[in-house]
Amino acid sequence: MASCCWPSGCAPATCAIEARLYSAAMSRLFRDVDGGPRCPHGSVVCIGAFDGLHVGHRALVRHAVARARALGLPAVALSFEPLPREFFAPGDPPPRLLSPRAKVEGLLSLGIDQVGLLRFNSAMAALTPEAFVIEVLVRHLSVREVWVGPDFRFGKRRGGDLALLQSMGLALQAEGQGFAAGAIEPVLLDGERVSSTLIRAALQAGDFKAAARMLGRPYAISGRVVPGERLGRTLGYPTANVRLGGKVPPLTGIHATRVHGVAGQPLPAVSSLGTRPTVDGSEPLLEAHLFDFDGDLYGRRIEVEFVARLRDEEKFEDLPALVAQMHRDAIQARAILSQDSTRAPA
Ligand SMILES: Cc1cc2nc3c(=O)[nH]c(=O)nc-3n(C[C@H](O)[C@H](O)[C@H](O)COP(=O)(O)O)c2cc1C
Ligand SMILES: Nc1ncnc2c1ncn2[C@@H]1O[C@H](COP(=O)(O)OP(=O)(O)O)[C@@H](O)[C@H]1O
Repeated sequence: MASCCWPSGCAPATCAIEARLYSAAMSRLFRDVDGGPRCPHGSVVCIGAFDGLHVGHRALVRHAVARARALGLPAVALSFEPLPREFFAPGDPPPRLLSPRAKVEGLLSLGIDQVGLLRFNSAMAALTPEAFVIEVLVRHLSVREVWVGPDFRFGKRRGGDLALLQSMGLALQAEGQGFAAGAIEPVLLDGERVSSTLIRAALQAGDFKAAARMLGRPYAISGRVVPGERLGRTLGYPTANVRLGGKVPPLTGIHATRVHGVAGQPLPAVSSLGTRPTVDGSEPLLEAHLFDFDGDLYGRRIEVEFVARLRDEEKFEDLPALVAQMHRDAIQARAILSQDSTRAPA
């Protein structure tokens, strides 16, 4: 139910992220709070970085969606792009689990009606918690309920918390702008609180089963296939290349993978995620060589699901040494994938 929200808030191609997201998210994405109220008749809002959209994030989002349905109001998810941690450490950005596009698509698939991917810039960083509540939650979204995760902090120097949301919601009742605020319980797995940090550690360790349990789905990277050096085909290993859009991946190395989006069923592949030191590469790139496949993938959106880690990326002395190792990787990946046919439910 997105009916009460202004559909004109997101024009295509006003920035790179909108342009990429527009076809998927249409008018259900907004990047700032200019231009009048988006939800003049009220909304239920959840807020978070949502990197990974793991089972804890999903519990929060599903709760907000259920509350919105019960109240007959649109469900709005608020997040930031870049993430605050990326804004504050531009030279050393933390690894990302999800691209902005995957985050928006994931939120919409959970039933969210409107996604606010607010630009985190110096103005946003300087906004006091009180101003954030008034400008974003009250004026723009006419919030009736706001839901956050455990230990949620927001606003300048992370000065705002659940208690502040609750007291402001109460104080604003006199002006007819009151709202309720609550936090969900932390989601635990094996007694540990699920977090993006734990998931990154599992991925770096090659523990894809643990990562999938925490994510609620297998770890995957999706993107459009772009042309590369056209060297792969001459080596006998053509690879579908996916760029990471400047985001730092949470893992590198050579992996057994399954590629979705090419055929009706996922196709087995061996994939490399790294900078390709042997051919003097520098930009991190995901490359998937699909087994027993011959076709043109340029321009296609694929999703590469990680199944097992094979090894670190290496700098080889020459191309024959690299190809010999790719051959061993391919044999190992085929063997692993032929034994592992599971894909956890999304
Ligand atoms: C299974 C596999 C393993 C790879 N391992 C390495 C590696 O250890 N070091 C490296 O520099 N590049 C590695 N690569 C990347 C290759 O250098 C790259 O695929 C090749 O240069 C072709 O690039 P192109 O797709 O731009 O034509 C690997 C690629 C694959 C598919
Ligand atoms: N088995 C395969 N796995 C991956 N890509 C393949 C395969 N067969 C053909 N292709 C096509 O070849 C392209 C990769 O060839 P490659 O020589 O590595 O060029 P590039 O450097 O442009 O990636 C892919 O983008 C896809 O269109």
